Amino acid sequence: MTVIEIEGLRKSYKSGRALDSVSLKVEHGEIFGIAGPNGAGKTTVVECASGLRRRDGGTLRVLGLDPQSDRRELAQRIGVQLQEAALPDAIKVGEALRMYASFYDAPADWRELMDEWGLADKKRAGFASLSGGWKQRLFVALALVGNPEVVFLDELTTGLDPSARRMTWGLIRNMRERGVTVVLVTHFMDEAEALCDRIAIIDRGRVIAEGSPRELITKGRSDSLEDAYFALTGRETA
Ligand SMILES: Nc1ncnc2c1ncn2[C@@H]1O[C@H](COP(=O)(O)OP(=O)(O)OP(=O)(O)O)[C@@H](O)[C@H]1O
Repeated sequence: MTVIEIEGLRKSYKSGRALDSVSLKVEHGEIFGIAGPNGAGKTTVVECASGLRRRDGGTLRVLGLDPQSDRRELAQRIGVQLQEAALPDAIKVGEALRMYASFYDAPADWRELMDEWGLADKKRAGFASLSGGWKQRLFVALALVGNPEVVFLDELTTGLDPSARRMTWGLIRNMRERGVTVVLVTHFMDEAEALCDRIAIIDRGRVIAEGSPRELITKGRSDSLEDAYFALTGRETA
């Protein structure tokens, strides 16, 4: 079943064109990666698909809904973790989860979620006192508190130490096991290779390649996804 269907998506900012014509499909229960150089348009795709930004053109359906006109209904069924997300410094982990749960008609049990994601010991810790890894865990838990069918994660593991990153990979796989569809924006090709069922590489506002890690490696005539990425984008640095 197709969960996200994007066709000819266009978006310009005052600074210029961010998305030229992006088309892609995400199937139910997969971890779908979006990779590409800085400024390629990855976050813009996520923002348009999650109803946070208006598109200029093209069609977009998420769970059969239009993120623009059906924004309220969609917001109840998706979870979003954005790059550079922040919470008030003083808010406690437990308070943040309880507050987010109150935004949804049928939320998950936030206490259970807190236990499940190893946050119970941090329940009374203030947001500002958490290390980067714990903040990321909290953001994953917050993205899940509405019992979403689709979760968008934008550069979730950037800034994490290697063990926190591996831990987060486990958490993302858990989501897939529960039948949640995951869209993961990442700059790390090892991460994309380890986690993603399929990946779209976006460059200059267009999808330049799409497929499973294996298919992309074959397309790029390479031995690893990172080498394939360089071959396909024609860039030596991401
Ligand atoms: N709010 C905005 N106002 C103006 N221009 C923007 C805005 N957001 C993004 N852009 C521009 O649109 C283009 C695409 O940005 P976007 O953040 O979607 O790329 P990205 O692939 O997520 O980049 P990165 O990997 O650096 O996070 C860039 O040229 C960026 O400067």
